[in-house]
Amino acid sequence: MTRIETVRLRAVLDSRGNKTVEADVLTESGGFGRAAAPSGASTGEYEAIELPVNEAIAAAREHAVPRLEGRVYAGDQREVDDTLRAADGTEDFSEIGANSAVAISMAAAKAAADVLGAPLYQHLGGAFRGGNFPIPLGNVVGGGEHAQEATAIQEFLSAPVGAPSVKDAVFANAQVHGEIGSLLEERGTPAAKGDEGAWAPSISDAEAFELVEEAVETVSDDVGFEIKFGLDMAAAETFEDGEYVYGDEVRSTEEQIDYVAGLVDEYDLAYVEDPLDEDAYEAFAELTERVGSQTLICGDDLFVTNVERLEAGIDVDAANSILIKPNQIGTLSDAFDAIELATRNGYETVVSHRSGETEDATIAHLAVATDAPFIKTGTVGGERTAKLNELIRIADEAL
Ligand SMILES: O=C(O)[C@@H](CO)OP(=O)(O)O
Ligand SMILES: [Mg+2]
Repeated sequence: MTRIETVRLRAVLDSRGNKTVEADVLTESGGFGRAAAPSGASTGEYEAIELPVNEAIAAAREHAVPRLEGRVYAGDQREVDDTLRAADGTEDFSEIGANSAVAISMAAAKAAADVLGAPLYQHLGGAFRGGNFPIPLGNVVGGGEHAQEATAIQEFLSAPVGAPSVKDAVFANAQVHGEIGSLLEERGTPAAKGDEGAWAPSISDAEAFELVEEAVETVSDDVGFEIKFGLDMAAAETFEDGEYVYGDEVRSTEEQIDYVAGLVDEYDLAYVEDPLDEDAYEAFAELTERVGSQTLICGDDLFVTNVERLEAGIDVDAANSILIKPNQIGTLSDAFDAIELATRNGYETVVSHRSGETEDATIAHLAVATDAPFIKTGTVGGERTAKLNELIRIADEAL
């Protein structure tokens, strides 16, 4: 029923104005799925390879499309993804590009859901998926690789941990974003927005902590539930010759661990992503040992949604959560494997967008399908609200 008839690939724009791969998958029974690859700026060294878009499309047309059309069933996601891997023939999708692979993988899932007449989250999660909805972590102030002349820390994330519903959480994050805009205006601090729609003021990290703390407290008092905040420190981007360089601050590994542990205590942080370099398993483990009972220590560039890297982390208790980005590894099946391994080992999963995004809302469905406790997908901007509004719709429909 879901045999793939046609796979079409094209270049479309992402939110940074760069070209990205979009895939359409049509089945013989008339099912249709469309998906587009996102793109990172602070990419991890161990991520699957994103090829230049025209190259990725040409290579996928040559190697992958003929193996899929008329031969593979969109409803058999493993078969679709195994076929993509076989067509590519490398570990890191450097032949057809992880951008082509992930777009086809996600489009096939949507085409299968279409044939079944089920929403994507239900097709992916099945009848026995949990009934929970993820708490959205919303980027409200940021810099690093996502904005120039802004904070050294890449993302300050609003975390509405006490929200009674997805909708309340999504609206609270937008309110925190708005509150920060007002506070910046009062201070006379001009602020552009970074790639993910977060404010990108030219202030120090210390000032940003005060600003975000004030905003989450104000909004929390207003909405009547607890809102904490967290960070993506994207430390691999700042790690040079064994030291962490954040603006004027330079720290050794031990100093960075002390600094982060101090921030967790001082601001009661709900979440800290990539506080250390992408190869620093032992240092991660030391930090997790110190503050892992108070907060989530999450590996993004550390794990790159890769089961082997996650296994290495589990072995040394490097963290207690993992970021899940399907394009980091190339297929939905690989992302599911990472989620399953993480969950079995008590790691919290955080399904995530990339800084370069499209209107594609697959990650909202993936988070619900896998019962992920968190989703990181920005706060404002059309490519971010595409996911947030989809979450609201899913919650509406599923209840
Ligand atoms: O580091 C991150 O977690 C992501 C998304 O916020 O950024 P990028 O897509 O640039 O890697
Ligand atoms: Mg990150």
